[in-house]
Amino acid sequence: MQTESSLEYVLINYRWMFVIFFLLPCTVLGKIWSVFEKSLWSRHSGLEHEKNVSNIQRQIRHRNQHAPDRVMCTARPSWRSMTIADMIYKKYMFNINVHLDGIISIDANLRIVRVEPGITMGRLIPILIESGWTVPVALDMEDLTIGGLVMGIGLESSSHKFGIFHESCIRYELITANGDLIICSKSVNTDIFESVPYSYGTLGFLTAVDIQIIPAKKYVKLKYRPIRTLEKMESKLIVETNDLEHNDFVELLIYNKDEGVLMTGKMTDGHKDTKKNVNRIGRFYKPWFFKHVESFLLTWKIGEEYIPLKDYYFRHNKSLFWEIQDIIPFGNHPVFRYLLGWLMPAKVALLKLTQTDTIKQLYDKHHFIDDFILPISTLKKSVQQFHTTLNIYPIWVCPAVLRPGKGLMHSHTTVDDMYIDIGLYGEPKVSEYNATIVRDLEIFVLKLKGFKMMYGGTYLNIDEFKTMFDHRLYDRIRQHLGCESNFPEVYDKVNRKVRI
Ligand SMILES: Cc1cc2nc3c(=O)[nH]c(=O)nc-3n(C[C@H](O)[C@H](O)[C@H](O)COP(=O)(O)OP(=O)(O)OC[C@H]3O[C@@H](n4cnc5c(N)ncnc54)[C@H](O)[C@@H]3O)c2cc1C
Ligand SMILES: NC(=O)C1=CN([C@@H]2O[C@H](COP(=O)(O)OP(=O)(O)OC[C@H]3O[C@@H](n4cnc5c(N)ncnc54)[C@H](OP(=O)(O)O)[C@@H]3O)[C@@H](O)[C@H]2O)C=CC1
Ligand SMILES: CC(C)=CCC[C@@H](C)[C@H]1CC[C@H]2C3=C(CC[C@]12C)[C@@]1(C)CC[C@H](O)C[C@@H]1CC3
Repeated sequence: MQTESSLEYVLINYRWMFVIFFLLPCTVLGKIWSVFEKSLWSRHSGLEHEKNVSNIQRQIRHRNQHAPDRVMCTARPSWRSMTIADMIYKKYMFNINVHLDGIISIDANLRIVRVEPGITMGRLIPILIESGWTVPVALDMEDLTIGGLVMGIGLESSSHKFGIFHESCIRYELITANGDLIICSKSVNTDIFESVPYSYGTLGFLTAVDIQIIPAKKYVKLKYRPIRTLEKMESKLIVETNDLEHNDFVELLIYNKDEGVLMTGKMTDGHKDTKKNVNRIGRFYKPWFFKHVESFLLTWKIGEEYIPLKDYYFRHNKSLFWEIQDIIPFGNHPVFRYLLGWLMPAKVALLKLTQTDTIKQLYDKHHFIDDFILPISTLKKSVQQFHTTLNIYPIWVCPAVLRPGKGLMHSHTTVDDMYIDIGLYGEPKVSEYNATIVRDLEIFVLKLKGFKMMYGGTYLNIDEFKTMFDHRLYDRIRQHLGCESNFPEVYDKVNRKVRI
């Protein structure tokens, strides 16, 4: 730390100044530019999409002629991706520009929206809601892309009902290693269709996705219930996730090893008295959502309110779950919210792009950002384990149903099984925290027949990784599509040697 330059010193010790006076204005300028850009080139036509697709095919054929020994990945730079890790494989793999981010069509009769993979949740959801529609699993961070969610994994508080994000996707358009465009769905190229999710771009490049849409309603009627003891949290969560009739959304925030707030929600258009009980949590001066939820714990009261649908979807976006408090510690103070809250949230990509090496190293050494997917019945056991090894709070718990199947990730039985995503983001408050502890946790999850989200990378070795994720169909499809010398394997993209 002695050798740091004065600029580095300021960037680290007063990062909030840099964020408030430089990054937030840049974020706002970026937003203004994207509105301007959209109005210039708003309507996306099928023809334009075809042009984009042939451009990718041209790049692949060029690579096949001139650099066949370099495996391919997308050219999306590491800093744009929703992960703290640097994907160093981008430096030596052959980069193909797949930046397609339009909405191709919205078909209200068939209830399908066809999009290009680069479109973000932050752009897609408002457009759908304006036309009266939404997607079954709407992710809560604006910058997540559809392509990244299909190829990686996406889950949300409606996943107990609709499953992982890709389960509402019914058709993919993919360009394979030799530059051919193929379509896969539940009725065409079914095995390829089943192998695409979680394949991290290692079977081909996605160029279009059809997503089922459902009617949007105005509000989410959200009920907050403070709960004491992990046993009760586990049992109540199980009861609420099974109640599909009343609960469109289920989420649990655990604030310490004994206390949490369970939230259950229902989409509704409300009634004549609803307006009195609407909380527009998306407004810039409103408190961070996790702090608002915590207030029900502090007062030990059951609460119920109506939240506008879009505000509910992006409830964790403003505070990047609770990550922003490390960067702007006073960001939830009313004075800050009323004066500068309208500038928030800072764009994750800009935070990542401008973090110095020292900040990155400090995050590596003193910070944990990861998600584990475990059987719901292991909530108590898992939280106890995370408490001993990490002691990070709040903990995000989001139930998600896993279906049986042949893809990389599926339930371990022949029926639907309920799992929970346990998200831990923050500074571990334990005396010893290092890579061995993280690896031990991954093994703990593996033993419980759980999974790990791979956006942060993994310390598992290849055999352990293959025990966690079923590679049988995936390997066959890779052979069938001629991927071997053209695309890396998933493990080559997610192990901690290439995702640092
Ligand atoms: C100024 C500052 C900024 C921080 N910013 C973030 C952040 O952006 N995101 C986040 O998750 N956590 C941040 N933290 C929390 C930080 O990660 C923990 O406080 C730190 O890991 C504590 O480790 P320690 O007790 O081993 O080091 P300490 O004994 O607290 O510090 C040892 C030396 O490291 C330096 N140092 C400690 N932490 C940091 C840091 N994060 N950046 C630069 N130098 C540091 C100190 O100046 C000191 O010279 C910040 C902390 C500080 C003090
Ligand atoms: N609530 C949630 O569920 C959350 C999920 N996440 C994680 O964030 C990630 C999504 O982030 P995002 O920044 O959108 O995506 P990324 O840029 O991180 O992409 C994720 C993976 O998808 C591949 N990919 C993306 N687009 C294409 C495409 N058109 N064709 C082929 N492969 C493609 C990428 O390949 P390549 O490596 O070649 O670029 C990469 O391996 C997911 O992995 C998800 O798990 C993060 C936060 C919240
Ligand atoms: C809900 C699920 C499944 C995951 C949420 C993960 C997020 C909390 C993280 C995903 C990318 C992360 C980054 C940061 C904070 C936590 C995430 C948003 C930073 C903004 C933290 C500050 C660093 O300097 C840059 C990071 C970029 C990625």
